[in-house]
Amino acid sequence: MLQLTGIEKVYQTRTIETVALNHVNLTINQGEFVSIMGPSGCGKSTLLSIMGLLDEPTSGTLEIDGRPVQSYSDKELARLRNHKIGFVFQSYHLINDLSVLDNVELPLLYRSGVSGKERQQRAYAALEKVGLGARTNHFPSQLSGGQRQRVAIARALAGQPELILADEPTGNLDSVMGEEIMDLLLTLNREEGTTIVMVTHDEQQALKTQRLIRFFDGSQVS
Ligand SMILES: Nc1ncnc2c1ncn2[C@@H]1O[C@H](COP(=O)(O)OP(=O)(O)OP(=O)(O)O)[C@@H](O)[C@H]1O
Repeated sequence: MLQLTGIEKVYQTRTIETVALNHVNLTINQGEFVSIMGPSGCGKSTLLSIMGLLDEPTSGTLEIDGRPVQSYSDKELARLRNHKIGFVFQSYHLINDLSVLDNVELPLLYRSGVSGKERQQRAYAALEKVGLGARTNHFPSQLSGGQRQRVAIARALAGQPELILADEPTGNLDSVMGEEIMDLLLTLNREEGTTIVMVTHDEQQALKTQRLIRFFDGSQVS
């Protein structure tokens, strides 16, 4: 599904140059659940941003479904971002003024051809899937951290993505809630075949995934 070849990312500020990724070669296969671990600053988030088309590498090639990203038009890339990929972040990124249901519906507003009714149906279905069918009218501030992360996962699921990129999805949660979220991701991968790439600092969680990739100083070490 994703093939990274010789990916390099250099951040250049006025005074300092940081090599965040140093010639990374990596393949993510359809249906895999891969975790990425490594010390702070080793380039994990940068890698996820490049995989999710939120950032561009300084050099190297990213192929999605066998085609180099450069060969996609802007419209096709927007479609990939919006349809194929779902993001889950450590700090949930929910909108506090919107209900749980509205938060989950939000990304579908940017999709053409999805009616209001279908939007709502998909959002309800996604919230059912994460066990929050009874909380649709709550606001994020009325939920626990684990429940908020479930909403964020439902928001990603409503878009029916083939690939979920999760950046420390349990980083703000205690171990019990973290395990619940991990179980949810494992179930999604197993039952729906969703490909998942997850950055984590939790070795126990990483060991539950099919493949653990370790990074150090911008490079894959195992
Ligand atoms: N926008 C930016 N401008 C300059 N340097 C950056 C920028 N973003 C990241 N970096 C640098 O690139 C390196 C990799 O950062 P990145 O956030 O990918 O690491 P990480 O492994 O995800 O870290 P953490 O585990 O702390 O989240 C770090 O040295 C960081 O300071």
